[in-house]
Amino acid sequence: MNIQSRIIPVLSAVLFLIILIYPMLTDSQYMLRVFMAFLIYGILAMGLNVLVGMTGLISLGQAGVYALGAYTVAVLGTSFGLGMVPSVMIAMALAALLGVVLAYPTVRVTGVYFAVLTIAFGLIVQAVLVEWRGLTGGNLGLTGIPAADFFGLEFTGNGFFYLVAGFFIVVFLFHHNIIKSRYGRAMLASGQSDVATQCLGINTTMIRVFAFVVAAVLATVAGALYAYLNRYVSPDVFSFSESIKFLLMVVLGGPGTIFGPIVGAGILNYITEFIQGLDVWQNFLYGALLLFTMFVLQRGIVGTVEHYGALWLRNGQEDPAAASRKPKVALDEGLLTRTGKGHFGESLNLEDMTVQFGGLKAVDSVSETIQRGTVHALIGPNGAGKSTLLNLASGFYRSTSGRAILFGEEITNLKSHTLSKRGVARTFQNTELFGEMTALENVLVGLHNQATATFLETLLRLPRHYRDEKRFRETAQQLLDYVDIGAYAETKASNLAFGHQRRLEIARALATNPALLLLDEPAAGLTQSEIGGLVELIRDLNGRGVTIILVEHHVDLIMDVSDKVTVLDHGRVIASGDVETVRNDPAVIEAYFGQSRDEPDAFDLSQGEGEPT
Ligand SMILES: Nc1ncnc2c1ncn2[C@@H]1O[C@H](COP(=O)(O)OP(=O)(O)OP(=O)(O)O)[C@@H](O)[C@H]1O
Repeated sequence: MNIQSRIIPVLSAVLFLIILIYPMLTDSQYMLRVFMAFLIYGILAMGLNVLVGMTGLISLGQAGVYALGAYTVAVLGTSFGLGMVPSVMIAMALAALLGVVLAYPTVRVTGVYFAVLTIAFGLIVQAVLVEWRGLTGGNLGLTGIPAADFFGLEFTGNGFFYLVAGFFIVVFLFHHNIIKSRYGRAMLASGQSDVATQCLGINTTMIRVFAFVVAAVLATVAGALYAYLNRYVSPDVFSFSESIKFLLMVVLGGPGTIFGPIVGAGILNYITEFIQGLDVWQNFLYGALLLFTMFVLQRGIVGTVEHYGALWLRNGQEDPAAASRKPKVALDEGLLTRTGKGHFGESLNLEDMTVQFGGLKAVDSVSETIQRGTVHALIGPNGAGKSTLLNLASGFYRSTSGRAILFGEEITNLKSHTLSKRGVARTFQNTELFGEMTALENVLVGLHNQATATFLETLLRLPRHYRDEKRFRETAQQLLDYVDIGAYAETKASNLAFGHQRRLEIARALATNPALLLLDEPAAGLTQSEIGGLVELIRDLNGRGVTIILVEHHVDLIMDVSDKVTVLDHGRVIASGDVETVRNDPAVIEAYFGQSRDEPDAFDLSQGEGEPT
């Protein structure tokens, strides 16, 4: 148990205690209302944190969803006499539906485009609130919203306070249990490298839709509680600047942290109360705070405290470099169970595959068979189509024509997250690590699909969730030990040395229990001794039966480990066979030296070594 997981329960208990005794601490109805507003904002901010803090998608239209909750219960209460339970349930269902309909096409566009789309949504909602007078009361809004009730039993005074507090505590636990779970890790990973997350068998579109829906549903709950608190709703409360305020709660408090959105909601709630009536200055303050956070406090308040706290705690601990000189740990036999050990036959079969980009055939009618349990090198001059073939085999590119068969089953044009489940794993030419996550967490993301606990079991923290997590951590540590970077388990991936980053990518790929491992230039950027270590690692993996496709320029490495070499040139296979056959093949010599013997990045077959580019 690390220090963070010890502090969180203590702070949570203190927070719950403060909330529960708050009505006893003040006589002022006004202060009680302000505190309830804080709890309501907290609910919304925790939802937004799942979207913004975890997946990195910036929403600037959350006031629109907040309005949906408020107006749904207002309309259902005033026009149809519906009580709180059905009204809130209808509002949540509407938000979930809207979330899915809106999110599915939009979450594929990330970054600024997504933010612009959410701004548009918020503006449209506000326009509808003003213009659809018959339903919403237009600029005047809706008054006379009935009190919150539980099937006729009304919540007034402290009763309503404890209703809001109850919602807050349930949402807090939900928020915590999502963030501190494999789903939270998957969200965090998808925000840092979409392609790598997909390669680990995670459908990033679904993960983002899920985060969007969580944010929408919780904003709706907050909106509904706001309507019951105020008993009156009007469009000016759901303006664009309100959306900025909500976003600010998350980024100022600490995106992706447990307490960040609550701290942010508290600060913004009390500041807003403090400077009420100073309309222009309110927006000025939001803008200034946003700039301050972006430039000075990028991790937000809680994130910054956590960061420096972790640095301080790490001071004086064992030097990872010294620790890494511990003897290498053998990999548990039970970990790589889908390999070809003891099996023979074909692993991957490409039949007449072509990939065309406009007029360019990057892969041109390639037919090749990768035998089980072998290391199959793919070489060729720059631009020959090696990476394209790898992207094809791992589901990132679609073929223009041809078929791909994996272990006897057709996999043509399956997406990468599906291919991962079928046993295909890969590393990247330019490493695609989750830089802000630790080495251990990177590998844990790779274990995502090996969980036995269902979503509900994870949410309710049933025993199976804990068993999974314990097993995951042991396996992840073992994989890190296996690739010799076990001492760096708690180091942020972006802080690892380059050679260690390459090894971490391999450990993460192994976490998916692959049968076929695609290594895209694993030796690029490594020193000679690191390449020696890589040769050992590839041999060991191969000895365990993992089939490996290796795209490489380093001849030494290829010669040392390959059973078969396929040479590509201009997208076509020009030679295929064992190393000796290929190196003496006239077409290969022509491809490498025919164009220009001085080509600096030519694959130097005659020297038996050389590192291009
Ligand atoms: N997404 C793409 N869109 C358009 N053209 C592409 C795309 N991906 C690759 N290509 C082109 O396809 C050809 C093959 O590229 P590819 O990256 O597969 O070569 P490579 O053999 O891996 O080269 P290198 O050794 O330099 O990585 C190149 O001409 C490249 O410009």
